Amino acid sequence: MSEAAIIDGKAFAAGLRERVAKVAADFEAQAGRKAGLAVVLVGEDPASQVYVRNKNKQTVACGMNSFEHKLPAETPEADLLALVEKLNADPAVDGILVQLPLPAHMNEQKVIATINPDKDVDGFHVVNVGRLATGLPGFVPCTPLGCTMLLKDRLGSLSGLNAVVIGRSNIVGKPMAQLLLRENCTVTIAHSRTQNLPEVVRGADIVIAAVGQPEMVKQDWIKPGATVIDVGMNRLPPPEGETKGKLVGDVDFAGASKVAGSITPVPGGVGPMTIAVLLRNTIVAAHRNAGVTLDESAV
Ligand SMILES: Nc1nc2c(c(=O)[nH]1)N[C@@H](CN(C=O)c1ccc(C(=O)N[C@@H](CCC(=O)O)C(=O)O)cc1)CN2
Repeated sequence: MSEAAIIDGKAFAAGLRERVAKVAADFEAQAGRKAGLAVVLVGEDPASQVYVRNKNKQTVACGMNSFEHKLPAETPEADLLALVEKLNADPAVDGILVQLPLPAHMNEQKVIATINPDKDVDGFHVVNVGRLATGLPGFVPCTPLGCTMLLKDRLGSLSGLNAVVIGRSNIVGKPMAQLLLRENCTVTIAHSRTQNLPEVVRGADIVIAAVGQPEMVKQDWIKPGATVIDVGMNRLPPPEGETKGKLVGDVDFAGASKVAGSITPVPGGVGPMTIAVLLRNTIVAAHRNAGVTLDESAV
């Protein structure tokens, strides 16, 4: 049996950023200003600090303005809400992203609900959730939209394929299922109470693993030739004498690669798509906010 083809998310993301940069330059010429993304970080979570730094660097590299707001972990929720309101009213800001997770004393839903849905480039606001569910134009969460782009690039049409999404989070599992439905897949959402999960997954032409359990999906769960998208990012405990553990996904990559037709690695698969799609959503938001025409399907 031949090994699965590797879906190179890092390379695809680089191509998407190039397309965004071209569209951002055209936008600046037409609108007479740069598109702008505001990113808010509350606290000092080390992983979040890295993601926010990368968002800032990649936004600027694409020719857009990046407005970074860093607040101490103990900031009162009301202050964060006031900042979001200020960004809602700022015409230089096309997209607003509040980095998650927030400190425990803050209500994430309340914060997201304060963002203007037309600047909600994360696609987390209930208005955008509703738009996705009803087929209206809005913003779609970056990670699942990135997975869909990788799938369509690999498979072309997804119509009629059986897709199993393992995980039902608001950020990945549920929007992922909606996007696959939009592509005319037959979609199953599996979760911790699903019975006979291996058997359910064995029926899938497309497997999306977004469950947060290191290497849970095993070789014998995969239908031969299936396309496997691993959204998991789990840091294993460091080996003795070392400080950093290995980063693994939710799929046993070595095993699944022996059976799957194609598979995303971790790192270098879905992860890099998250920020590239954020930049894509931001340039789309800028066009909509400024009333400048854009063929959104081309970016
Ligand atoms: N407001 C948001 N918060 C969070 C989101 C989000 O989409 N919006 N997603 C994640 C974190 N995230 C971006 O914010 C993110 C995660 C992972 C990657 C990535 O490129 N991962 C690399 C590996 C990185 C490593 O070595 O640690 C990969 O998979 O190759 C980018 C962005 C939670 N919060």
